[in-house]
Amino acid sequence: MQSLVSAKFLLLVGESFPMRRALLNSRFAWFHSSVQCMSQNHSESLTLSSIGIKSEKIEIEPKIISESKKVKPLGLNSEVLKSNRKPFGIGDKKSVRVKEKQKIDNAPFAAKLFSELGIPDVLIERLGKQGFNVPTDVQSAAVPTILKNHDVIIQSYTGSGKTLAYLLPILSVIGPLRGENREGDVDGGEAGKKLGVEAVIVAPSRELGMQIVREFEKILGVDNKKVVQQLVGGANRTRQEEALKKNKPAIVVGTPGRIAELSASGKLRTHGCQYLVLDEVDELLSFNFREDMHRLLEHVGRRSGGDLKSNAKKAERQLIMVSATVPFSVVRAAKSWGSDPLLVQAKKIVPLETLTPEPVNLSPNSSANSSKPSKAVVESLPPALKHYYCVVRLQHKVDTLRKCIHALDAKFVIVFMNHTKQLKDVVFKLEARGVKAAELHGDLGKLGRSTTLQKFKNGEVRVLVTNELSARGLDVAECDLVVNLDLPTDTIHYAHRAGRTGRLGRNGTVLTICEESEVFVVRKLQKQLEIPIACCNFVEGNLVITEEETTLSSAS
Ligand SMILES: Nc1ncnc2c1ncn2[C@@H]1O[C@H](COP(=O)(O)OP(=O)(O)OP(=O)(O)O)[C@@H](O)[C@H]1O
Repeated sequence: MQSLVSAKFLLLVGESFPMRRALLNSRFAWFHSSVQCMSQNHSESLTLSSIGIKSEKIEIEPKIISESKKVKPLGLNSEVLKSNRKPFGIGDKKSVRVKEKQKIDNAPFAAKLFSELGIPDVLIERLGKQGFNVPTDVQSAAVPTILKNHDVIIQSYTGSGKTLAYLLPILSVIGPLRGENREGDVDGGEAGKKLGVEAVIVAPSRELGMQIVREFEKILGVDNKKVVQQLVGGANRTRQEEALKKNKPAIVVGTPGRIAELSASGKLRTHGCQYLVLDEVDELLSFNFREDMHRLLEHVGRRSGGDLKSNAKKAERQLIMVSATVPFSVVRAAKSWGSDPLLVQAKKIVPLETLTPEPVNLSPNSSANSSKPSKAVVESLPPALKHYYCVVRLQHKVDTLRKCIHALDAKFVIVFMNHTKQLKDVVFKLEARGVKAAELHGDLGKLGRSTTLQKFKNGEVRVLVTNELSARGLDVAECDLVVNLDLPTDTIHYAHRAGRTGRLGRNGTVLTICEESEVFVVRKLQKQLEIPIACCNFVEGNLVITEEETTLSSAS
């Protein structure tokens, strides 16, 4: 089933631009209808008091993402609600999340150390061993909020550490490293006691699923490897079923198709699950995954025999949605499937009711509203990135790519293309010019994909030529150059592709190589993303800026 999903995904990636646009426009169709249906039954509106926020004390940004860089963060003295975590033990029928008010001072936002975030000491030790000594801004905001049982959307730019932002609060509560003697521990605080699957983490690709598993394993250590299990498509399903039975993992991480398949067959029991995490949520809610996601949202953490739409039912699991790009469809989904969720960003926490729908116009090729910046993607890009474009004839694109690699002396390069068939040709041309390159796409199969990725990560391959498959979540810290050899379809795709470089505050360069007829698309991307993209050329081994984009208003 997962291969079917992947095939559908690749079909989308491999289609012509008009076809892709049509498909992308229908991405949220299923979810919209579902959300509308749910909202009719949930007319109770989200108010500040209903989520425990005193309205007179809070300063709330009225929008998801500010229109300019002059963002005023939410007041640090604001109150967000606190919940005393109650036990969620399997079979504990009274386990409903309780939310109480708590005054939060500057701590969640000004935390300088992991010890200020309320996670167990053992986790802090493990983080230290990995060289993680200081939490990122989004971790400082998200960890305490999730520990207080809120359903959340975590939005922060690519490479800002969103994975640990949900992993740490989960491991603080479940698994062998969880805090001992937590109030109401069903097993009397005996850390490590197995309770069945307690957290389901869903990611849109096998690579991302495997990467999340590795992030868990880094913190859990080799002794506790069996606490987390990978359930990705393309891998042997029978072996996964056997491992589930034998190891009884507390956490499963996988792709929607495989998790839904195992859940439907009864091999994976998720009704008593405490956490449902949707990583790259805007991609997961797309048309391609709609059936599998519907099953997961209906079943994970929802015990049978009750009104699925009641708030009490919703409250049985904690829903955590994550992405660098949060279109309003995700906000709508969170309101529908979550219980009074909050939008958590690096420096502010916003109740979803304060967010208003924005005109959806993510395609730079569209003429309607084309000058309006897309709030879904502004602030999704790491601030240290440098963006350039270079205008060449089609037949000179690969040569320009090679010149760029040499001019910047780039060591880890990811090249994005739209059509799988053409990847091989580019690899061939680069290799012929002495640049070690490899292709990565869904047709390769699981083993081929992980081998290629491994070679890229350990430096055997300098240039990874790939398609949209690698745009989401792929974390290769050293990646110093991203090249769009074909234009991305829209600002969201540009943001996720670009975000493969400049990870966690590092420097990074994004180059879009286009033809003259495509320059207007680059200019619209620049305007919508509110970033300068300078026109450049490569002369005698140097990158030369030929037209500096000083003001964004000059772009048309
Ligand atoms: N506090 C920290 N200190 C040092 N490194 C960290 C810290 N938090 C995360 N990292 C590392 O930073 C890298 C990027 O993290 P991660 O992949 O979670 O980012 P992300 O925000 O999810 O990115 P994307 O939106 O592209 O998926 C990872 O290699 C991770 O191990």
